[in-house]
Amino acid sequence: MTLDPLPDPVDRDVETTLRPRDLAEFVGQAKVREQLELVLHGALRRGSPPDHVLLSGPPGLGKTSLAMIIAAELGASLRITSGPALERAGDLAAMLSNLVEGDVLFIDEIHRMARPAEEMLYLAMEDFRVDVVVGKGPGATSIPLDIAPFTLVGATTRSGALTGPLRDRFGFTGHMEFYSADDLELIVRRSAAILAIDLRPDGAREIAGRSRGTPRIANRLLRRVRDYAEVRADGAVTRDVARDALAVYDVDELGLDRLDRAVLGALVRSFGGGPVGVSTLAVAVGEEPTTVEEVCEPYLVRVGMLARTPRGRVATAAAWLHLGLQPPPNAFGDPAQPPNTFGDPAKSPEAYGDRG
Ligand SMILES: Nc1ncnc2c1ncn2[C@@H]1O[C@H](COP(=O)(O)OP(=O)(O)OP(=O)(O)O)[C@@H](O)[C@H]1O
Ligand SMILES: [Mg+2]
Repeated sequence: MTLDPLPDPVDRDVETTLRPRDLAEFVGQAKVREQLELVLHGALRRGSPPDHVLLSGPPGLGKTSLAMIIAAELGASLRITSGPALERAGDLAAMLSNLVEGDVLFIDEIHRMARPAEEMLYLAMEDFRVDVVVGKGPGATSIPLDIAPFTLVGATTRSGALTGPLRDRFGFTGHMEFYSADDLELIVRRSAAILAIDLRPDGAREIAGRSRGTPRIANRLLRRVRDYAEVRADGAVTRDVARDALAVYDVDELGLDRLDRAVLGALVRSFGGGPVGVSTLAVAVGEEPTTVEEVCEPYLVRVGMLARTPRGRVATAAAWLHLGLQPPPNAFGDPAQPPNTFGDPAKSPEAYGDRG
């Protein structure tokens, strides 16, 4: 799927070449960058590993890139694992006991870690210690083992799914936001330079505007547009070439794809605009609830098309209009107001409540 913020195998290869390598190369996220800079430089001055860092935000916004940058800025080695890979506490114990002082341990999708591993992690994060259980049944004993002081970097697309005790053990949480079109423009220009693509300024602008605030999508659209430019045009990515190419891939002016429009369409046509529960909505479009919730909704909320209310999901007047339909008089949101694209988050429909 062109607009899926989750990586595909080709993305993984290209992403290695396109990843920013230090904080200075990392575009946007000014807030998180400033906060992290303080955390890292403070620790460097004191000569001790920094507090554990949690990075939270939708897929494709640069959490993995930031984790790598953290290790690079500290001059430390990075060990990478993920929540689903830590099924047994023993897997984590092996990982932890191999750490060298100052290492950065990156756990992606940390909210998907199994419970026993999570409990082991509490102790490791707090006291740099693990309890290794030897033997089985009544004869089992637990042997405390010291581990080297390290820094944990956790990444999650659902910080709400983290248990309180785990969340509390992070000294700093960076909340990643969707990127502005200006930032995405810088990102695709940088990528085009690396990939030797003839990207014109108006072409960069067009791609940035349709990348749903997500660098991974911006880089992917750039590659699709390049194909089109090479096959059907003279290779230069201009605004017109970008528009024609993205029309082929069903990416609309707001960056909504087939699934986004299916979600809005079901909400409006089958449920009269809502409110409706997320699982009902997911069934209506034939998708997993988590896909709808973590992939579609954050951006639909961001552009003011969908609101999460305590009673369920609601289509805003802007959503009706975007589908070319007349919003009913009682539609959520004021149709006179333009959709809240990259404005004040406090005024976005998100403020009306979270998961419902
Ligand atoms: N701030 C940025 N500046 C430049 N490029 C970026 C930035 N953030 C992300 N990218 C690009 O987007 C790609 C995806 O980023 P990354 O893999 O770090 O996202 P992620 O948040 O870890 O996603 P996921 O949740 O799916 O693991 C990177 O390879 C990089 O090319
Ligand atoms: Mg990642």
